[in-house]
Amino acid sequence: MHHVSVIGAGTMGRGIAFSCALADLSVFVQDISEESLEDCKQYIEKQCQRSIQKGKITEEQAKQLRENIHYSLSIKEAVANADLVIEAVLEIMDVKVETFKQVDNYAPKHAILATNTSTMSPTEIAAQTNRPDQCIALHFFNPVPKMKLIEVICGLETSEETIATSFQFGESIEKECVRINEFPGFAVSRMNCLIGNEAMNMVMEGVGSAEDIDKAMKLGLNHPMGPLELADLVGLDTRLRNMEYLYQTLGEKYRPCPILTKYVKAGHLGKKTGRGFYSYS
Ligand SMILES: NC(=O)c1ccc[n+]([C@@H]2O[C@H](COP(=O)([O-])OP(=O)(O)OC[C@H]3O[C@@H](n4cnc5c(N)ncnc54)[C@H](O)[C@@H]3O)[C@@H](O)[C@H]2O)c1
Repeated sequence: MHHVSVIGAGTMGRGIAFSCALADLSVFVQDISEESLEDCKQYIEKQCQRSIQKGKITEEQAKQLRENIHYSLSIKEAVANADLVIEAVLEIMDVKVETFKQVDNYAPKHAILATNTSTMSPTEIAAQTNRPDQCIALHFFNPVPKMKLIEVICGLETSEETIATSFQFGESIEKECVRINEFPGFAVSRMNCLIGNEAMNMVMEGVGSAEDIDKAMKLGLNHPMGPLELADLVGLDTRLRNMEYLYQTLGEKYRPCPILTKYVKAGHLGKKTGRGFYSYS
């Protein structure tokens, strides 16, 4: 595997692009927004500088890493030589399906098509393509360069060859893979969204402040991050979409906390907008 295309240059897409380029894969990043592509370039530069400062890579490697990444507004151009396409657009089924249809049209016949969805059905997305056996979900975690796991989620028609190649890809970029059979929310989001939503309900009920609830989970259960700071990092809009999908598919216990809905309506989307459960300056 040499050529990876990443569709969507947001929080996840840019992290995936960095991790692939670091492993010396050739990466094409595509987005419909010029601003997102520009932000992505700046993110890659920042990650390069940080990695050099920490002694993780040399100046020479950073130069190569930058050269490994290409940017485009055209999906046709971005996937033309892909061995693997990773979709990281918004968590909206119609947007994902439309993206997959286009990618299926333009990517080489052998290419694997993966979605980075946190919750949704890879089978439903794959059914809209002419290669459902080559479709899979590769669920990365935020921030991608730091987080070791990829959940490899097999849809109904995903072939063993596609799964094996996905595991090899994961290893090649120094991630650990787990094999999960498709069910809404997979393993991690299904549990994590519930914990986050309960923490939000506790804030709403006045059980404790965001700071104290997060501290309790970190020191009491050894979680590396509190559920509310994690929700801010994920993006509250993204988290709300995850909750809405899980509520539709798994029922009442996933009903989104009203505070989450209120914050999203107010444009308080967490770290990316400077305000969520915490303020960031
Ligand atoms: N944020 C997280 O912590 C996290 C973790 C794991 C998985 N995910 C999943 O990854 C996916 C992306 O989430 P994100 O947080 O990076 O979102 P984001 O909002 O940060 O970025 C989405 C990007 O997709 C672009 N986009 C929208 N429509 C597009 C299209 N048709 N073609 C190309 N680009 C398009 C947007 O311009 C934006 O740059 C979602 O499915 C989400 O559930 C998110």
